[in-house]
Amino acid sequence: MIEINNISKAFNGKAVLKGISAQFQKGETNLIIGGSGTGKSVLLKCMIGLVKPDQGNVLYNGRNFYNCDKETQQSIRREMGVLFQGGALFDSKTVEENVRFPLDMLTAQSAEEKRERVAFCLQRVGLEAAAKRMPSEISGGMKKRVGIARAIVMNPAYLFCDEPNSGLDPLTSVKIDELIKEITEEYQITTIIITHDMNSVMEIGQNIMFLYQGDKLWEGINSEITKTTVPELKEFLFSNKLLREMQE
Ligand SMILES: Nc1ncnc2c1ncn2[C@@H]1O[C@H](COP(=O)(O)OP(=O)(O)OP(=O)(O)O)[C@@H](O)[C@H]1O
Repeated sequence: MIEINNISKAFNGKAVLKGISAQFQKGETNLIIGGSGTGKSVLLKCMIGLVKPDQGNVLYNGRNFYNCDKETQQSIRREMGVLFQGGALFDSKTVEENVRFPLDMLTAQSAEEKRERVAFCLQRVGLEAAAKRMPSEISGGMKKRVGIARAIVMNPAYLFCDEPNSGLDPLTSVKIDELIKEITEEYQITTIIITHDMNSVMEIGQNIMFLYQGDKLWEGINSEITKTTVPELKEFLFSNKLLREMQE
């Protein structure tokens, strides 16, 4: 479980996050939604240690990320898998080298152990046949799958995905969502996903947090979201034509 308590962050005197608290359970796909510039990415960065919050704390299974010894912080970091927006693959490495990268950097595993783990993860995302290909030779959806394989190669307890569907067609988006949800349930990962994608909200939103100008205005599950009475959330949701028609 990840717990965030009263997270605040300002840049140049402008408050971007205003005391956000929440809990994210393991085995669930937790979504952070909201319009552009509402603080979603900054919140994610505060959670993974890329931006230090001005206030508040982040607990990983009870361990306080910003107030613990170096070894504990290091071991929490090793339990995180991150799927960056755009995939962030190394263009000069093959698919399997990309997936192996965290094992090369962070473990003392033998070549054989790494080979087996990489093969397992590539097989899990359905890419075993693409192991020797270069990122430039595969599609956008396949690149996301490589990113997912790399994010899970260290067997993470926590998985962070920043807009995993960006740039994908609707069908591929659905497949990527399903894959993330399956992996989350199968390995009991605490998964946090930033998304703009209404289909993701409706299909995999087991716990959804809506941010608006740095405040959390709503949280709940997908089956409840369209019944919201929060005006800012209604406006956000029903700017989507399909959802508007569903409500009418
Ligand atoms: N390092 C930084 N320095 C100054 N301002 C920043 C920094 N990082 C983010 N901001 C500002 O914080 C605000 C929230 O940004 P954030 O990237 O979290 O938005 P977002 O909700 O993820 O938006 P989007 O959906 O467009 O990615 C924005 O106004 C942004 O300009």
